[in-house]
Amino acid sequence: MCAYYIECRDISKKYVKGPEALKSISFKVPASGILSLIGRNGAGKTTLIRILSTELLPSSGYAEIDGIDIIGEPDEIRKRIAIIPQEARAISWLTPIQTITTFLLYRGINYSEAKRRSMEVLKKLELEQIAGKLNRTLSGGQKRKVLVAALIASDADILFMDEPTTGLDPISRAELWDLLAELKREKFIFLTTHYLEEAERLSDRIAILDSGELKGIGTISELRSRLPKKYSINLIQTSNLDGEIEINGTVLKTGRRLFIDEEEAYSIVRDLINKNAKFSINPISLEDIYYSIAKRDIGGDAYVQE
Ligand SMILES: Nc1ncnc2c1ncn2[C@@H]1O[C@H](COP(=O)(O)OP(=O)(O)OP(=O)(O)O)[C@@H](O)[C@H]1O
Repeated sequence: MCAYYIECRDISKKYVKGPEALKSISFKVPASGILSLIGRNGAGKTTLIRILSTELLPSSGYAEIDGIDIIGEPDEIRKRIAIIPQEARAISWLTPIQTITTFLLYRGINYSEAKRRSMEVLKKLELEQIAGKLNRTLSGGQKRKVLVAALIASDADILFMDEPTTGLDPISRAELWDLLAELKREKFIFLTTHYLEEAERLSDRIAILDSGELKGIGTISELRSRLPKKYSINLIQTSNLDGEIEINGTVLKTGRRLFIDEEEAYSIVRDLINKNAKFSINPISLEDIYYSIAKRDIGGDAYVQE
């Protein structure tokens, strides 16, 4: 069964010897599919995930999932959730099958059922050949998959994953994406990531945190609809050495994206072709949305034409 809504009302967190990591976070969205939390280092992502998974108390505010008060009834929600913290590592001297079985035993599942489920999930994920190897002999990607396998095998229907794909090579990451895409059909997954492409590809909804503030939350199209310009133009090459072109009073530089609307696109494209420039034009991506909503030109390669 999937949770219905996840809701936060004015969740704030001030660490005793630290900053105000979350500032009055409020949202209510369906708890289904994948909700990805994105934001810079220190934005407050881990703090929010720790609060929602009952590991940390907020300084103030209220949160619930599927009508269960997370702060007031932590034991109730704990039966429904499982988490892979950012620093989670598979215990080096256990094997994958022992790792998953132990995790299930901790969740109150009896030994024979835990063993059966562990073998079933390893088979499903085509990890049978590593089932009996020591975790310390596995690759980073295999170790991460073992942790995800434990969540899959659990009875939890609300999964929290803090940066599940960090440090994985592109192929392992893509394999994990496939796993998560399958998993989200049955469970609600709340994850944090620094990979905007990952968030865009996998997520049903995305939340953008910046310096402890929630800057936006919704589907990609809902976030996109908040921006006045729907396309981005990327100047790849110009025929002049400066690497910039002036079009209708706006200077376009190579390697930087300019946000434009449909009307502007026609005249800009015509002028760029006339000036022998190479360029690409695309609907605005999550990266563009992120830079615009957070109002920061962090990477220095995107800017909004106001
Ligand atoms: N236990 C703690 N005590 C004091 N300050 C903390 C503690 N944990 C986090 N902070 C601070 O709270 C802020 C938010 O940290 P948090 O780990 O939630 O950010 P994050 O978005 O998950 O960052 P990252 O992307 O680097 O993992 C940071 O300024 C951090 O230094």
